[in-house]
Amino acid sequence: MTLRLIIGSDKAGFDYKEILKADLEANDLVASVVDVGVPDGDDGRSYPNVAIDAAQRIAAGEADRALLICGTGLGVAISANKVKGIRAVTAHDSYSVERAVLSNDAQVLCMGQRVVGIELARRLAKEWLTYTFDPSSHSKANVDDICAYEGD
Ligand SMILES: O=C[C@H](O)[C@H](O)COP(=O)(O)O
Repeated sequence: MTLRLIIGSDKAGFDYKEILKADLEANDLVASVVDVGVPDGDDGRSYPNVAIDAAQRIAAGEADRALLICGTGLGVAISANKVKGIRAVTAHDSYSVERAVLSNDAQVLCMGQRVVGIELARRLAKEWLTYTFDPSSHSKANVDDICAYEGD
């Protein structure tokens, strides 16, 4: 399976976004990468603005997943989770990245440029691509309960 990805950041995550975007574009598991900004490290667009744009695109089916970067990875996750149907997580370790997909069927992975080293971030983003949620797993019922609360 190849993935259609969105990537985005505020200015605090811009440097990592550019590095991770290049990695993703070169990965055989990736069909496409759409960059929703910010376009440079001086751009003052807020992290909610970028994250909500990315999440709405996922919710609309324009892409499969999004990778969002801010200073901590927290603000973009909070913001993306405001969009109905979106499950966004902040994860800076391998196990959490795995479970974000396999347990939570999260479509959005968030990381913090001020929190995680770039080589670990690159490794985590690469690992993230290899996981696919199994709808026949026991975790489906848990995810369904989240969706039920949202009114799906
Ligand atoms: O969660 C928020 C991010 O870390 C953001 O990049 C920085 O936000 P702040 O400037 O409000 O601390």
